[in-house]
Amino acid sequence: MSEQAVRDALVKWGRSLFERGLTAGSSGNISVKLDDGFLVTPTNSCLGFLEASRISKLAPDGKHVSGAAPTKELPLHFAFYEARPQAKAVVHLHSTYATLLSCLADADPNDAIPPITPYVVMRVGRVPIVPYTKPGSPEVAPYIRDKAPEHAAILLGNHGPVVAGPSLEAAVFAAEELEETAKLVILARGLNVRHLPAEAIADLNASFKLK
Ligand SMILES: O=C(O)[C@@H](O)C(=O)COP(=O)(O)O
Ligand SMILES: [Zn+2]
Repeated sequence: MSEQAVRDALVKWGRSLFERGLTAGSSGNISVKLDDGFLVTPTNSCLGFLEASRISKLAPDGKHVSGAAPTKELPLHFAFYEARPQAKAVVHLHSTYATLLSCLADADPNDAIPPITPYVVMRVGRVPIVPYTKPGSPEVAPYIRDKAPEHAAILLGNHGPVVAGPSLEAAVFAAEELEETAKLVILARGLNVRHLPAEAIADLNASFKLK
């Protein structure tokens, strides 16, 4: 994929996420790893109105090369790329239900999304919650480096979801599936929900494991 095609894809997916209410205002940020660096959404930009030519380009060491000033969440994105070499894109949103789950005092910090349907097992996997850190703070990095080798999706405590994928499209789809499942989990609170059996989960992981 050419750099221009990646820029166009960022504009397209940003608009799609925003128009469907998966992140609001200027919340959220997206990055994509290139052969010669990274493309990242500008800080304070609305994902619904990205401009391809203003998307920030960074060198492989994170130095700003061109475009508008990058998202303040570079420590978050780089911690994912560092700990998860197979990651080619990282998507952070403030989608409603996943963010609500990140704020619940009784959510399981090791496994916030129970395996209730096959698609969440296939696309998202187990989702830990890391402690709250100030948005943009490098203090988030050690928490992400600790979890990202084993987890493609993480909830930032009292903040929202962040998901890595082997492509921009895969990361977006996983972020969407995380949001849909978080919604089911919240709606099902107090109901007697059946989880998938361990054998079914093992079978799904063997058949469809995402990177
Ligand atoms: O919640 C925040 O402040 C950030 O994590 C965020 O979502 C938007 O920050 P920028 O990408 O720097 O606009
Ligand atoms: Zn945020």
